[in-house]
Amino acid sequence: MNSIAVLGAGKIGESLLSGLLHAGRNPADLLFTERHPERAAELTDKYGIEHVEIDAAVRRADVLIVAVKPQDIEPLLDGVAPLLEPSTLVVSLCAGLPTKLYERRLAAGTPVVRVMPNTPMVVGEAMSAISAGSHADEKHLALVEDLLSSVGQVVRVPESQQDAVTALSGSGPAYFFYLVEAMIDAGILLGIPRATAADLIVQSAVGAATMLRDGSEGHPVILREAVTSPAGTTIAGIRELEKHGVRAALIDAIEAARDRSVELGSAHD
Ligand SMILES: NC(=O)C1=CN([C@@H]2O[C@H](COP(=O)(O)OP(=O)(O)OC[C@H]3O[C@@H](n4cnc5c(N)ncnc54)[C@H](O)[C@@H]3O)[C@@H](O)[C@H]2O)C=CC1
Ligand SMILES: O=C(O)[C@@H]1CCC=N1
Repeated sequence: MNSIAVLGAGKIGESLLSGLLHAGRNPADLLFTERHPERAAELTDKYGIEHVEIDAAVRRADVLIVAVKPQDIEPLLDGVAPLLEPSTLVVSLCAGLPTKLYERRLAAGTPVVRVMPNTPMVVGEAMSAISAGSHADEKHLALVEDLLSSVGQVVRVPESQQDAVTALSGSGPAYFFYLVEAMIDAGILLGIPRATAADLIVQSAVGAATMLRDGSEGHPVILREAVTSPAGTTIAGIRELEKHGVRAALIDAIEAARDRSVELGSAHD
């Protein structure tokens, strides 16, 4: 079993550690680094995973998973680069950062896999997209797939698509949460108590998502048409969505997120 160190235990780092434990991985095979000591103590108490300094993580782990903000990558690589053996696999979860950034900074030949996960990892429902850097081969991709499939679904994509993937599935959960928030507010406007409105909308979201994924007819247009009766309630609502340009707003939002991912990567050129 590979020993894995998560570098930076914030929201995504913790989601991954908790997902791996939930999937049955031995806490003794996991390590993490975290620059805030109170946060490190909290996670060790909660999960029984050892907190280490960066040099111990690099020395002891076969797989290093980078989960710091893209803006914090340079000081992290300053700590990793002098100690890293080129046999160690480096897995980056960072939005925007290309594998070539790591390859430039780390020992020649270091395998790097770029991943875009998302927060549903915490309930075993992540969508992760993975891409190989120039020294990562099939065995490295298979190892990362095995690791991430314990916390959700995994697809392989060319690295050239990772900024778009980041905008779609990396940020995607936030857009669904935003829609749910707005729909609950609509319930409040219509006089439904907040808790009841939340139950109605959240279960509708779960049901709709399950139909999209598991139903015999998963195409969104067909599913939406089945809800939309002639001269009924749904079409009255859809007309308002079209009038307010909600479809165009979503397309623009996702394009802006893609552009920001590109910008985060090019800050390190
Ligand atoms: N939050 C999300 O939904 C997603 C985030 N990501 C990516 O995951 C990465 C982490 O994001 P979050 O977990 O949201 O951020 P976060 O801010 O919650 O976590 C980052 C953690 O790294 C720690 N840290 C920073 N520099 C460090 C260093 N040199 N050594 C040790 N610890 C250090 C921070 O103290 C913090 O706890 C980002 O690169 C982001 O692009 C990817 C997909 C989804
Ligand atoms: O907002 C962000 O930058 C990160 C990357 C994808 C989701 N959250």
